[in-house]
Amino acid sequence: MEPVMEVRQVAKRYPGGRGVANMSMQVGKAEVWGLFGPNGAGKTTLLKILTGLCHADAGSVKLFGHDIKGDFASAMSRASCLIETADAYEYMSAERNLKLVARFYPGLPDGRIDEVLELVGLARDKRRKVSGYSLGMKQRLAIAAALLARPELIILDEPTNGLDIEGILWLRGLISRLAREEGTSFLISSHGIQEMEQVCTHGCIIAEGEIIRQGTVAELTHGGVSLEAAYIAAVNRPAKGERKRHA
Ligand SMILES: Nc1ncnc2c1ncn2[C@@H]1O[C@H](COP(=O)(O)OP(=O)(O)OP(=O)(O)O)[C@@H](O)[C@H]1O
Repeated sequence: MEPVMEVRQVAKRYPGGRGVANMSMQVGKAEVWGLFGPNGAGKTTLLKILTGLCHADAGSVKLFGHDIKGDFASAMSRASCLIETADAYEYMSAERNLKLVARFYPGLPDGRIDEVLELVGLARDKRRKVSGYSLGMKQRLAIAAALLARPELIILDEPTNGLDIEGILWLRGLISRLAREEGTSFLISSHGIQEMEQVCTHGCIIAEGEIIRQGTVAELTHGGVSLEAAYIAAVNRPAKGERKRHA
């Protein structure tokens, strides 16, 4: 089966020398990938490259077999993303915000907006102005927008930001259910490795702009260690320069 997402040897260097290099990974149908790494590791940069928000200097990204550079519209047609901001028009209601988003997806069935508002727990507040929403409610609205067109791949950058414990449990349940019942694939960057451990099928650990470990959660936690312990062991390996000297 063709991978949902195929990343080959992606590299990006910002002025100043930071960025990402040698990044390769594949996401399959219904897989839930967690992207973990310390601050500044390169997670957001990778997610931006994958969604065309930033151009790679080298390498290739294919979504559903379509190259993100050569055929952006086809590549993104079955994907959605929530990266860095949970922006909505504050002076409009959640419902009106989603109606605006829906204009990008002709043919959405009637009732889909109400369905996603129900799914994210905002049905009762749908006519309230977003300016009166809490951070968690705004995050739920952003997730609703990402779900609207029933994407087969959903890319989320720090989706638990602003969510309380109940919200995190809800989000985990939603991700698991969409993966299991609708075959949706996810790529989710998170600092909360414990929060995501239960929901991820795969993990990718990034440090200093490189993927240092990746695989199924079973592979990463081999030997009975938690995903968090596997992460700490991976990121605390000797620094790049040290590794070279020891090699
Ligand atoms: N536009 C930019 N110009 C220059 N350097 C940048 C730019 N964007 C990011 N960087 C640098 O690239 C590196 C990777 O940043 P990135 O935002 O991808 O990390 P991250 O893993 O998402 O971090 P965090 O967990 O803190 O959000 C960092 O050192 C950052 O300072």
